[in-house]
Amino acid sequence: MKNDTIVIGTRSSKLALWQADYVADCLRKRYPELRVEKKLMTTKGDKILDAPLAKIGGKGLFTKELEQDMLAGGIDIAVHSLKDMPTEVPEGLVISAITERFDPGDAVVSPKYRTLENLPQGAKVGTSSLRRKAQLLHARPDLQISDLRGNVNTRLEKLEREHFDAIILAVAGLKRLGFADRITEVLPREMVLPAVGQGALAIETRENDREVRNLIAFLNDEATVACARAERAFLARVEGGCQVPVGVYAVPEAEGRLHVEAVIASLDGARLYRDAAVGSAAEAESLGTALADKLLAMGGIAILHEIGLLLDRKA
Ligand SMILES: NCc1[nH]cc(CCC(=O)O)c1CC(=O)O
Repeated sequence: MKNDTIVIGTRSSKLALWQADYVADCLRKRYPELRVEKKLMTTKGDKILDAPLAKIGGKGLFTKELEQDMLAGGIDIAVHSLKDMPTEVPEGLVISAITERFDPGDAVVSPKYRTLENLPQGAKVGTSSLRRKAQLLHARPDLQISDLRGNVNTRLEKLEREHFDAIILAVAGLKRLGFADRITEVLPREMVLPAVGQGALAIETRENDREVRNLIAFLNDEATVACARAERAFLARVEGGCQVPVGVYAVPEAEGRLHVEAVIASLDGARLYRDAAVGSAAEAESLGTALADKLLAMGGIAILHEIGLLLDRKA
């Protein structure tokens, strides 16, 4: 940090900017003397808009350029959606704070039919997330799921332009951008589990930057951190990323306990393994890892192998 100025690195999508501004506002309120600047950057994930995310692959699609600039001293902190962060953070960097999570779920936007149950046979549903696709197909094998890339605003435009009967987006992203009124249904958790960390923000810093780490410590929410630890341990075990249909959701319970639910599904949704576990939040990681091992043993391991082979063939 130079001249009492903290530089926040962010992608330039509307959602990313909202998130960076949210953190900037929190910092300004807390430290009226501090100067807060934003630096807008573009990542590989922002540049490749025509290919399905699952095919681009590669970890850190939305984070790498920011991380490189932070290591070079160009920015002091990077604000990300936690769900876009790979389970491994590069050498020299660290997630120093995770903000309180409000809306972990997935939403249906369907002005015509409103709910999943109301969708006619063979309805055209837009999402580019394998996690959403597999879980939706498990519940409704008749649906025609089509790819839907782009940022939140683009996807809402495509709903009409490309004649989708419904599209699926994260509740958090829609609410942050002021589109809460477009949500026609929040998908029940019994049907669709969210992505790792969905709804929470991660603030990444240099590992040795004590000054900045102390400045942002107040943004850290311990309950959300425990959930994130369980969810990210699950993901690390199944080597997920956005290429494998996995969902996981941890929620704090009374007396320092954590309830974790997770799912691994085949791409067509035909096979779906799902289970839950409860344990101490102090052992969040082992809770996530054990749940992953259980789902892998139930049949998840075969799914991971199939998908691995598929991706190898395409590469
Ligand atoms: N994949 C892009 C992305 N990254 C974070 C969010 C939503 C906000 C969040 O989960 O915190 C979204 C949009 C979406 O999935 O609909």
